[in-house]
Amino acid sequence: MNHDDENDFFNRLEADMTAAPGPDSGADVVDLDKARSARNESADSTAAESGDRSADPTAHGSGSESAGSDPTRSGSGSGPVMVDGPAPAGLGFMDRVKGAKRRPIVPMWLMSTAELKAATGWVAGHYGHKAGYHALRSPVYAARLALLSPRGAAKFVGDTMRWVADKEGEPVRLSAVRREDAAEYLKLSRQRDGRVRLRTLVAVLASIIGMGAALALYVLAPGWLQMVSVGALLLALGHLGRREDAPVITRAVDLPQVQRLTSDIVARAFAALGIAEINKQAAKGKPGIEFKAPIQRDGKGWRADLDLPYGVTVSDVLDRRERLASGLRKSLGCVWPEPVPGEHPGRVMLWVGDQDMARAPQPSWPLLKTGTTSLFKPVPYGTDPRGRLVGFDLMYANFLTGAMPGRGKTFALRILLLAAAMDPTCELHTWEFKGTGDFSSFQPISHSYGSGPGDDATVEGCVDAMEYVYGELDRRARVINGLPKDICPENKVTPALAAKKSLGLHPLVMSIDECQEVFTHERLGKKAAELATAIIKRGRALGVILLLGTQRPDADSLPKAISANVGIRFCLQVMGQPENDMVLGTSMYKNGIRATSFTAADLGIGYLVGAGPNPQIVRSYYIDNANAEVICQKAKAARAAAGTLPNPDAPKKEKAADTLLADILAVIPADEAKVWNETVVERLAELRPERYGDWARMSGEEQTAHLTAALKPYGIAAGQVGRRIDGKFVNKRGIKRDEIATTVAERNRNRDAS
Ligand SMILES: Nc1ncnc2c1ncn2[C@@H]1O[C@H](COP(=O)(O)OP(=O)(O)OP(=O)(O)O)[C@@H](O)[C@H]1O
Repeated sequence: MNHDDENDFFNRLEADMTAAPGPDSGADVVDLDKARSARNESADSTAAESGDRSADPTAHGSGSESAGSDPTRSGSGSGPVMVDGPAPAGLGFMDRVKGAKRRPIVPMWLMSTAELKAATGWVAGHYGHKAGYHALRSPVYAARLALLSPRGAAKFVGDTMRWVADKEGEPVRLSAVRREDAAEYLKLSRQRDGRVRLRTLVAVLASIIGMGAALALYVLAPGWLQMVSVGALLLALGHLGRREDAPVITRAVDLPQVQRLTSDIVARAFAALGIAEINKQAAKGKPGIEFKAPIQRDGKGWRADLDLPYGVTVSDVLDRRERLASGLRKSLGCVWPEPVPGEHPGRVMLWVGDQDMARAPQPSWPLLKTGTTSLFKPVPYGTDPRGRLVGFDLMYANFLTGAMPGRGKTFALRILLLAAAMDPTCELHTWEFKGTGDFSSFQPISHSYGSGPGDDATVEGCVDAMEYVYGELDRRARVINGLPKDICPENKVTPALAAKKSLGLHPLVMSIDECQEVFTHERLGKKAAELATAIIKRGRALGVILLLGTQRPDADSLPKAISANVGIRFCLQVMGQPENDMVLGTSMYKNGIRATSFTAADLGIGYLVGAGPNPQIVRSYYIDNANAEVICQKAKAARAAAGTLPNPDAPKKEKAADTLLADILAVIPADEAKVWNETVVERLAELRPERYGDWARMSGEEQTAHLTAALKPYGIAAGQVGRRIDGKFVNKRGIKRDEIATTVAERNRNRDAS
């Protein structure tokens, strides 16, 4: 019970007692004064005890003060129910030490060699530029100073005469005259006479020395020294004669004006958000927000960590980012409020950049310098609002980018494709369904390539390529399965395995821009979705990477199985919560990760999820078509040298999945309506041991699951098939021959039609 409650209780008790019947009523007479003083004396100890009592259930209701309407009491009248737990003892010292968040000893920018190098480069470049700028203009500066030297000489003579005549004391002497203070005036005049005598002597001596030195120089000094001396004198006089409003030296660089972010400015901006809770606090004269750390410089901006009032969340602020920017008097692209991972939803990290993120200069893509790379190394992808490099491992991952049209999806995909191109071992499959040839630079180095506005032929080509990639999954799985454990302990592609050309486990990247055109294709959409899902699910460990881009991230255009399984997601500006969550993942919008808060000016800027422990705002590196062309030419040369350049005349690779249905039909006689999966696999292995032999070595259950997965892209599902074995009825998963036959017939019909 707090102090106010207690007072209230005693007031009510007093009122009750006044109204209470006399001693005969049987009630105890309470001496209120005594009660009050006892209460005051024991206030502290009671508080402590109440905590203890509430912790001990047996102590509830034992007090005599059980009556009343305090909401913390039970209605039974048996005593107070303490709803506040015992005074928290808090974490022990060791717990606090263990849970303490350590701030880095060495600042982040010093720990990153790349950032340190970049910072040093910028500083060196800055001063180098200044030196060059002024060196080139130094003759102009000298001429200006020479022109100003007569003015300087006149100023020098005038200043010297004023000094000799003690002009600085004149106002005081005049003041004594005005006050008609004869004594003061006489004292000041005497002091002035003495000063003038001394200063005249100094001036005469200095002129004699000066003229002597000048004469000596004129007579004795070599010509160059005379020149230097006259030059120095002219420059010095010119400097003295310079005008305040016309500087001799012009500015070499215009440094951006950095407005300091203060707590007042931040508080003012939050108060202007129109959030009722903050306004309520402000009306009480309290700050609506609570700063959790000093506001400090962080990269090229300011960082403020703060708590919002109870019940207000970061999402409320994100919804009002524009108002916040207005309150801070900054452009929208400078203001980035973010939730703090691991903290409560009311903790905001507000980062206010000096410059608009979309307009701030971005360092060039680091891979431009290296020329080639390995996909097993992290790919530099972009920069965060603070200008720090953001990269991620593309290997063992898949990538999805989505946005409204024209926000930078193609550029976002291109960066990754370029990184893949720079790895000469990487096999590329490049497909684009805008039909504008955005990825045409990649055609010469791609094993399959297509560009078209969602037309049947291009979609079919893409699905064929997907089937080939799907077949690759099987082949690669077989290769990995057959490797000894000491060579492949993790059952996945490693750099060492990828380097063994004979195994064919090199990285394989398939990119599909505007993939909605494929997934919504009337005839092939379903199959494409099944294939993409399988590639995403199984490809990771097998060195197969799928990159998808879409401008229509909705349930029809982007099947749930795909959006739910992609590892790395990049969402540029989208219109609403469904698109946001479709690209970034369920509940992201609710958790304050909102790509809806970007504007049309935020080109290339989006939320990147899955690349690090927390979602982050990233601006992808900007590589236009012309630069991509240059990089692809180099990649082509590197591939030619490594012998990995795709041969356009080579016969089309066999689509491993293509013959599966025909093979199944071949091993199931027409009179056998239903067959168990494991039986089919055994027969397939007999038919084509080179292709299905590995399947046969699996356990019965694995065989069943494997065939089920292999048939899924064709829309064929396995069901329960019953058999009587030794008089007992056994149920196992199997397939219907009719279903296979119908699918094959339909496929052949479609092929003939197109
Ligand atoms: N990282 C970036 N930095 C600066 N500008 C960028 C960046 N990425 C893209 N842009 C600009 O955004 C514009 C649109 O980019 P892009 O063509 O990639 O959009 P898109 O989302 O693929 O469009 P569409 O949906 O029409 O295909 C480009 O003209 C480019 O100048």
